[in-house]
Amino acid sequence: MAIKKIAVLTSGGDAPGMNACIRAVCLAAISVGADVIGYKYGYNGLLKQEYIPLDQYVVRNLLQRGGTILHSARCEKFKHPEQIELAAKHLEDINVDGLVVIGGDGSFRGAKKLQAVWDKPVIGVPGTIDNDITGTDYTVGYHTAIQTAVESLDKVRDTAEAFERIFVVDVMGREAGYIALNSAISAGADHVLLPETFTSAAEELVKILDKLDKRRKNRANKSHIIVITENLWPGGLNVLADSLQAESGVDVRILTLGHVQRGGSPVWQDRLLATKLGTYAVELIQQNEKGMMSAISHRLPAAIPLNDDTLTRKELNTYSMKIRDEITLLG
Ligand SMILES: Nc1ncnc2c1ncn2[C@@H]1O[C@H](COP(=O)(O)OP(=O)(O)O)[C@@H](O)[C@H]1O
Ligand SMILES: O=P(O)(O)OC[C@H]1O[C@](O)(COP(=O)(O)O)[C@@H](O)[C@@H]1O
Repeated sequence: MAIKKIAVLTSGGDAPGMNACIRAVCLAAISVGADVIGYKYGYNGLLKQEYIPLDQYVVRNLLQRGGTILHSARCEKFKHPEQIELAAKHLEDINVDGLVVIGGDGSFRGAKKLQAVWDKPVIGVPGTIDNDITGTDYTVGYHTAIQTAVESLDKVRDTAEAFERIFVVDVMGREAGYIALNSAISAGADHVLLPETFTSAAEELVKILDKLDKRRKNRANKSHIIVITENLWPGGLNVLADSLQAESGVDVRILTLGHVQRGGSPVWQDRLLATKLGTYAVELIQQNEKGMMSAISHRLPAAIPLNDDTLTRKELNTYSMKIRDEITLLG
């Protein structure tokens, strides 16, 4: 299909590599003779018809830049059907032939609804540090977030060992344990608490103390690093730290990594992924594919329908789970 104009936006939690993806969409569109515009502030820009033209000069040097030049935002209004109709009208008014939505599962829910009322392609590109989208091996931003978490855990290890302290390190992920699980394995943490397997504070505390006890008996250094997904411990991490300190008699410190995990220059894996998925999104628009995610599956680009299967949270990698249990016991 001959396409003349493509629009792109970034929505939901920003992720390193979103800029690289905007660049890829722009350059791929230009290469097939299309103009490109970028809506600002996620779906807000679409509702307010607020956009900027994109060309090869605007996207120059974006590959390595963190954040998103289009800004990201949440947009509650977009959940209302009449606002989604308005968005479709705005796209029609300026003759857009296809829209690329770079975002997470929430943004994809919006994209799916927009597709239902607009007859040109809406394509999602998975951009979230959480890596929680079914149908794609990875999401743009995830590798960089893991890298940041791992570097921080390595540093925490140094000070934890110096004082032989327990550290509880809180990482992002909303309700998904990908960042926690794989950063914990990659940094050789001693324990990891995940939303997918969490039972109750009482049971988890017993498991932590049990492992801590074994570790402190068997290891030369008595430090202990616990990685936990944000918002998981009932009552907050101070509650966990107080219980741990009271039960073990060991000094406990808490570190919340927070939004640093969303920033920084994307690592090469995210740059490459963003470039592939952005380019493939434009191909899908050319093929008049509608309501699809431009995904990566077994290292190849794949068109995955934005349906109820895709919009459920991706299960954790079973092999990572297996080695978490085996390796963190050995340590
Ligand atoms: N059910 C929905 N219907 C329409 N739009 C939605 C829906 N869920 C989310 N969105 C849109 O996507 C935006 C981003 O969603 P959110 O869940 O916050 O982030 P993410 O896309 O990173 O998961 C929301 O602010 C809203 O504009
Ligand atoms: O920046 P906010 O609004 O505090 O959101 C924090 C959330 O965004 C994330 O960083 C990314 O999540 P999404 O990509 O689903 O928006 C989560 O890990 C975290 O829970």
